[in-house]
Amino acid sequence: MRWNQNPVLTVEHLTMRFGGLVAVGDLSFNVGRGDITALIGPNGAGKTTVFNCITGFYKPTEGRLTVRGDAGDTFLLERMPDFEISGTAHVARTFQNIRLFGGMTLLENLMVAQHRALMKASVFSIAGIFGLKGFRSAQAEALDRAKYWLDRVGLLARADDPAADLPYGAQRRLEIARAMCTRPQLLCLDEPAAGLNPRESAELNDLLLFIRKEHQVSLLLIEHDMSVVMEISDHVVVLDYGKKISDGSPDEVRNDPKVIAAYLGVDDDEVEAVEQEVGV
Ligand SMILES: Nc1ncnc2c1ncn2[C@@H]1O[C@H](COP(=O)(O)OP(=O)(O)OP(=O)(O)O)[C@@H](O)[C@H]1O
Repeated sequence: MRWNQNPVLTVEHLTMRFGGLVAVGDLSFNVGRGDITALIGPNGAGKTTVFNCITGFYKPTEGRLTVRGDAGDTFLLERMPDFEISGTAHVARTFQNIRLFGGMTLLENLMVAQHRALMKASVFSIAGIFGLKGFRSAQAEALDRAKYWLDRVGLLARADDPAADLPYGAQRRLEIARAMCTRPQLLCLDEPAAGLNPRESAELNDLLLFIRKEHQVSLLLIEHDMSVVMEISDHVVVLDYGKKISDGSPDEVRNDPKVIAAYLGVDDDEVEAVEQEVGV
């Protein structure tokens, strides 16, 4: 499969235990470079836990998470603190429950996201902030990037409004813009279509396809909305009870009896009968 040839992320034997509970057990999969990969599964299957391990919120109990850059540079995520995962390995994320700075303006939210790059340009010093040409040009660049992404997500006219004033769908787009301001090579989106109406959901699909095509960013998304998953994903990985039960193209996964069984909550050998019953 294409995603096994030059993956941007390789997950190998990932296990995450919480006391006696195995939230993710011996999970392996690849995220293809330039692909949109969806991680799906019933509630409690372990999807968010996988994200939390990739982005450094949790340290995995076992396993290896390798990100490979275009130039062949390699990062072992399980050994990195979370700020390096975003700043050095260039992995960004959004959250299931939106986490913006509600009291800050849209523009401020996007500038804060670039704080680390700006501090680097200041050589981490007051003198740098006030005196260095490098800092001033980095600041101008950060501002341009913030404006570009506000425009891309259709929110430039509201740049000076507090983020909390935005309707829900717009807050979700702002979160994506904020993540893009960190210039990720891999963008992880936790249920980006949750709570969106059909029009907003279609706009989201266009935005994600644009990000992939124009910015060469690979995307990994957790999504319950199957219309989003089937329409824009190149590759789907299915979890159930922390284990991988299917891995393939959207069509392969859609027709996999194990997946249908997991979603309908029946045993594999009962799938045919249930399918006939519900008319799938
Ligand atoms: N910090 C934690 N401490 C203890 N148990 C946890 C923790 N985080 C997750 N779990 C458990 O791990 C399992 C997987 O949870 P997770 O949130 O990863 O599933 P999910 O597939 O993202 O579910 P959903 O679709 O409902 O968001 C669940 O049984 C959950 O209760």
